[in-house]
Amino acid sequence: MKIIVVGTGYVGLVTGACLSDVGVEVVCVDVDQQKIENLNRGILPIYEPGLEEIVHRNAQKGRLTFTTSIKENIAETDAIFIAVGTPEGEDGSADLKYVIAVADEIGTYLEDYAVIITKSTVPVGSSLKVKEAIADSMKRNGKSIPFDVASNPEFLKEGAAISDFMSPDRIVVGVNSERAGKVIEQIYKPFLLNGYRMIFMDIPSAEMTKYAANAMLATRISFMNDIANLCEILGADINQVRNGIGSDPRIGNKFLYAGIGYGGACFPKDVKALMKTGADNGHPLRMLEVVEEVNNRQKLVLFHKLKNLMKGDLKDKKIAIWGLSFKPQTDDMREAPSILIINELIKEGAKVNAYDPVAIKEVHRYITVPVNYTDDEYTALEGADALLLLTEWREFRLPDWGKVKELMTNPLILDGRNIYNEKELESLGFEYHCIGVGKAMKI
Ligand SMILES: NC(=O)c1ccc[n+]([C@@H]2O[C@H](COP(=O)([O-])OP(=O)(O)OC[C@H]3O[C@@H](n4cnc5c(N)ncnc54)[C@H](O)[C@@H]3O)[C@@H](O)[C@H]2O)c1
Ligand SMILES: O=c1ccn([C@@H]2O[C@H](COP(=O)(O)OP(=O)(O)O[C@H]3O[C@H](CO)[C@@H](O)[C@H](O)[C@H]3O)[C@@H](O)[C@H]2O)c(=O)[nH]1
Repeated sequence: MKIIVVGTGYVGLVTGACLSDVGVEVVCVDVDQQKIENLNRGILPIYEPGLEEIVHRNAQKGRLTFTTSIKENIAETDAIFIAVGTPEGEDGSADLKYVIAVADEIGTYLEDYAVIITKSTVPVGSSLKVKEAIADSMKRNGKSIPFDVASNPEFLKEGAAISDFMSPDRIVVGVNSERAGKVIEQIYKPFLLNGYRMIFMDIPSAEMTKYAANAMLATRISFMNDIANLCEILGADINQVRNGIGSDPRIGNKFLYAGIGYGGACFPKDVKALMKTGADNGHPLRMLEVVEEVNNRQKLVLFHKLKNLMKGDLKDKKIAIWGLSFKPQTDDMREAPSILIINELIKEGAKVNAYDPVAIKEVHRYITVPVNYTDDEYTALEGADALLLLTEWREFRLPDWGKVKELMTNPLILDGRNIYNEKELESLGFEYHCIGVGKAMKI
C-alpha cells in the first residue's frame, strides 16, 4: 500500500509517521521547502514526544519520505490524506484555501483511482468542495480519472499525539462509496490490534462530528471555569467540586480542570468556525457565544488577580512566569493564554522573566513585547515579586521550594493550573492563589 500525506504539521507528520510505522509506504508532501529539507536531514519542525524516533526509524528504512512534489510521487497511490491547515478566516469561518489548493493539484496529477481523504478540520460541505475542485482541475487538464472523497477527522491531542493515533478511542470515517470505505478500512486495520472502534457514517455527519466534539469539550472547560469563579466568591473549592461531580459516570472525571482558559490550534478556531456555520445557516449557536466569552475572560483571570494583589500597581514589578506553551508536552504557542497575560503585564509596566522547557524557540513569533527568557525555572525567579504558573509542565510540579523562596523578593505564587497544595505552600511561608478556590468563607 502507498499513501501520500499532504501537510507535515502536527497532524500530517504524525499521520505519516504512524502509518509508515505499521509498514505502509508513505510520502509526506509540504509546500514549505525548508521544512522538507530539514525533514530530509532528520530535523523535525515540531516538538511532539516520541515522534522523532518514529520518523528517524521509518525514514532510515526508506518507508517514509519527504518531498515538495505531489506530481512526482502520485503514481500507484491508494490514498491521499489532506492534512493542511484550515486557519481562522477574517469572518471566523475556516479558511479552506490550502485544502482546495491541494485538491486542485491532486486533480492535475492523479493518474489512477485513489481515495482523497480530508483529515484537516473542515466545515460540513467541504468534502463536496474538494470533490468539485478535483473534478474541475481534471476537466481543465482534459482528463477523467475515477476517485472518491472521504472525511476522516483527526482527534489527536498535541503532546499525546502518537498514543492517540496508535491507540485511538475511535476512528470516524465519512464515506459514500463502498470502494473508498474498503481502502480506508485497510489503512486502519493494523491499529485494530489496539482495540479501537471504527465508526462509518455519511460525509456531512463525519465533518460535523469533529466540530461537535471540540465544541463540547470547549463547553465543558468554560462551564468548569465559570463554576470555579463562583466557587471563589462563595468559599467553595473547584477541585473538590470536580471530584464530586466527576464521580458520576454520566459526567465522567476527564476534561474538568479549571484553569486559565483553553488555547491551542483547535478549540478557539473550531468554536468560532462552528458559530459561523450556525449563523450562516440561520441557526446562531448561542451556547458557544457564551463558551467563547467565558474563555476570553478566563485567559486574563490570573492577571487581574495579580493586579488586585499589587493594589493596582504593576509598574517595575518583577514577574516570573513558568510555562508559555498552551499546554504541557508541546512547543505550540497558538492562542496560548501566556501571550495575552504577558502583553497585559508589559502594558502595566511590569518586568517579565519567563521560562518554558521547549516553547522558547517558538515564542518570538507570538510575543513581541520585551521579555527576558531564561534558561531554567530558577533564574526566572531572581528578585521576583510574584510567580505565575501558566503551563503545568511536569518539571514544575515539585520544585525546591526553599530555593524558590530564597530567590524571590516577595513569596507570592499564582497558580493558573491548580497544581500546588495551598496548605503546604502557606506553611512554607508563601502567599498562594489558584483558580476556583474561595478564601472568603472558610468555616
Ligand atoms: N494540531 C492538532 O492537534 C490538530 C488535531 C486535529 C485536527 N487538526 C486539524 O488538522 C489540520 C492541520 O493542523 P496542523 O496543526 O497539523 O497544522 P500545521 O499548521 O501544523 O501544518 C499544516 C502544514 O500544511 C502545509 N501546507 C499548507 N498548504 C499546503 C499545500 N498546498 N501543499 C502542501 N502542504 C501545505 C504547511 O506548510 C504546514 O506545514 C487543521 O485543519 C487542524 O484544525 C489539528
Ligand atoms: O480539563 C481541561 C482540559 C484542557 N484544558 C485546556 O484546553 C486546551 C486544549 O487542550 P487539549 O484538548 O488537551 O489539547 P489539543 O491538542 O488542543 O486537543 C484538542 O483539539 C484537537 C484539535 O482539534 C483535537 O483533535 C483533540 O481531540 C482536542 O482535545 C488547553 O489549553 C488546555 O489547557 C483545560 O483548561 N481543562
